[in-house]
Amino acid sequence: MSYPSPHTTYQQPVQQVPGEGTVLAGRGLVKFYGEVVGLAGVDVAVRAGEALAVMGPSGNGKTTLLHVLAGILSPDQGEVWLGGDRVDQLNDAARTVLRRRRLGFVFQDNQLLAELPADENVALPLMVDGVSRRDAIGRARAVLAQVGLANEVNRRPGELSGGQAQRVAIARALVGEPQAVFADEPTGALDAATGAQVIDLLVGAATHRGAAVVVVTHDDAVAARCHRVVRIVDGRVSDR
Ligand SMILES: Nc1ncnc2c1ncn2[C@@H]1O[C@H](COP(=O)(O)OP(=O)(O)OP(=O)(O)O)[C@@H](O)[C@H]1O
Repeated sequence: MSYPSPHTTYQQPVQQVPGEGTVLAGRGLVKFYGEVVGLAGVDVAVRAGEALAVMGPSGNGKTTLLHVLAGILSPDQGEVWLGGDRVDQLNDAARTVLRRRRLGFVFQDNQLLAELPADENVALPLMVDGVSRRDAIGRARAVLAQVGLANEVNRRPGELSGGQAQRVAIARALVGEPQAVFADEPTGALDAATGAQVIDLLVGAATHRGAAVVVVTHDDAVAARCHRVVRIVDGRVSDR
């Protein structure tokens, strides 16, 4: 396949707020790592309450797309919209605040803090954002109950099963009422049955709240539990 060069200029779309119902959108996204192509011009839009699975061969740009949409990486070209806001035009500090206040993240290896009980792990992002400890713990316990962990709020990650720990991570991603939730291989460390439960919970709980969900996965069974699938091949959306 022929890769574009980092110096190729792509046609810039007219700046326009995405259509009604679209919470998260990327337009004309291009990202290079030096001379290596990460994304070669991707358009994607996710509606409120919609879960999008991102699939495709290894090393073809899935994680790069997730990181660009989530404001972790800046695109070299193109636009990222969250609600009516251009994420890619924010400076680093503003993007950090946006990620904390308006986005949620679930990773393959839950990334919980081992020394904290489940409720404090979930409450932490709220407390970092200035919510009082009492309120944050109350909200955390309410979300933990919604993911079926009402009886496990005092357990540390080491005292939880892999599926339970991932449910704590989902609660942590949802506690701030994010507009979009990003998950990179969220079931990669789980057996098939537990993975199916976890993805159903993630998609159900997030979309019930009206969040857009983006799930990077290699697993057809996981993708089948999302509303829509996009394949990324050679840094582009593919219909292959
Ligand atoms: N930090 C980086 N520095 C240099 N190259 C990178 C970096 N991150 C990704 N790449 C390259 O960009 C391309 C896309 O990588 P990306 O991680 O987005 O793929 P992926 O589809 O998520 O892969 P996988 O399924 O293996 O996780 C690959 O060629 C990869 O080697």
